[in-house]
Amino acid sequence: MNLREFESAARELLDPVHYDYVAGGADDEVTVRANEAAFARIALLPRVLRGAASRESGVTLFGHRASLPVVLSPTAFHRLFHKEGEVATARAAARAGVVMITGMASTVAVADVVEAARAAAPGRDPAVWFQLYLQPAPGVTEALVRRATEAGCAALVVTVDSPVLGAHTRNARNGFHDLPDGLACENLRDLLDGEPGHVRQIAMSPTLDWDDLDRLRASTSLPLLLKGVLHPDDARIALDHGVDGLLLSNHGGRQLDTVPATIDLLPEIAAAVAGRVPLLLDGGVRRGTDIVKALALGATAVGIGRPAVWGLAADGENGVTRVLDILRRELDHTLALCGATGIADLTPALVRNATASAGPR
Ligand SMILES: Cc1cc2nc3c(=O)[nH]c(=O)nc-3n(C[C@H](O)[C@H](O)[C@H](O)COP(=O)(O)O)c2cc1C
Ligand SMILES: O=C(O)C(=O)c1ccccc1
Repeated sequence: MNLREFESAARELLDPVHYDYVAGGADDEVTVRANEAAFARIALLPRVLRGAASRESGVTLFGHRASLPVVLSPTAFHRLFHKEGEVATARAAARAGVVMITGMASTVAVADVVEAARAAAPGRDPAVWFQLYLQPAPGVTEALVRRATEAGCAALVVTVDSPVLGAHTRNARNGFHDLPDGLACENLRDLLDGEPGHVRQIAMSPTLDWDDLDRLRASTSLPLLLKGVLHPDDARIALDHGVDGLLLSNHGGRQLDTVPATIDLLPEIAAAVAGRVPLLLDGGVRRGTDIVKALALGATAVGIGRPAVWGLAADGENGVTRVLDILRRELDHTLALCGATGIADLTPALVRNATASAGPR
């Protein structure tokens, strides 16, 4: 089994409109394709006879020991894909010892997501991080952060690539703009008086600036990551504003189309960050070899978006578990083939730019 088979299973099982919502991206989906294609163009150059009997793939993120350098990137609306929604995803992540970034747009309230993770892995203190969009009305951001903090989230991930929502061609064609009856954005329910948890309560705002981030920074002692910084100058500015980590992401090609593949941007972002904070990357990670390439080029860990949704759609908690198991096995296998004793051995010396001979995957 590999992750592609979960993609096929999800396509067969999901309503085509919902499958398109997951698979799709902005405009011509150039960046959606670029993320995966860029990994394929990078070649691995292994070392030999290194005597590595077993391989360490755990990573420490903000004091939490994760079993894998893989986190679940935030994806909206899990109850569209499986009846248990984010509860199933949280259980799988917690049992695997993997960090889950749960979204502002989740269909299960953040307190119930954290509770499900804790109940699934008693005594292991699973880490759930909370993703949010800064809201133009500061009281709304504060209320949301309070909910996530009281729920027990271990970090905040602020998505900054969405001053407006990307133009999703497939959703427009399919007329998909809202959740079906019975599902709601539970984190937004009753956030202000009597709000029902409509998707449209999530405000995307082009007026936000670094002052808004400073207000959030001053209001919380939780580790704060920015998701969606693509320019190295912005990476440096983010660090000047007291950010604790970066998630290098182009939103899986769902925001500005034709931005570069994240793996192609990684070297210059890693140079800008210079090891001062953890640097995560998502977009197009589908194989253990992709994880190794990202870590070799300077990522602390990677995130997966769509693959976790495919697993969830295919078989709920069990499907997400199997997706993570596959990545764990592929990572270990790749480390062995590279002659690495663990992820600590991964450096840029392990990768070469492949020629055009890198075929389709
Ligand atoms: C169905 C779906 C919903 C998403 N929802 C969010 C979201 O609410 N907030 C966010 O910051 N990113 C969201 N993302 C982007 C992911 O966090 C992540 O950046 C992207 O999926 C990574 O690329 P990959 O799908 O190739 O792994 C979403 C992605 C998908 C596919
Ligand atoms: O679909 C997305 O990529 C996304 O980021 C989003 C944003 C707001 C509501 C739901 C999903």
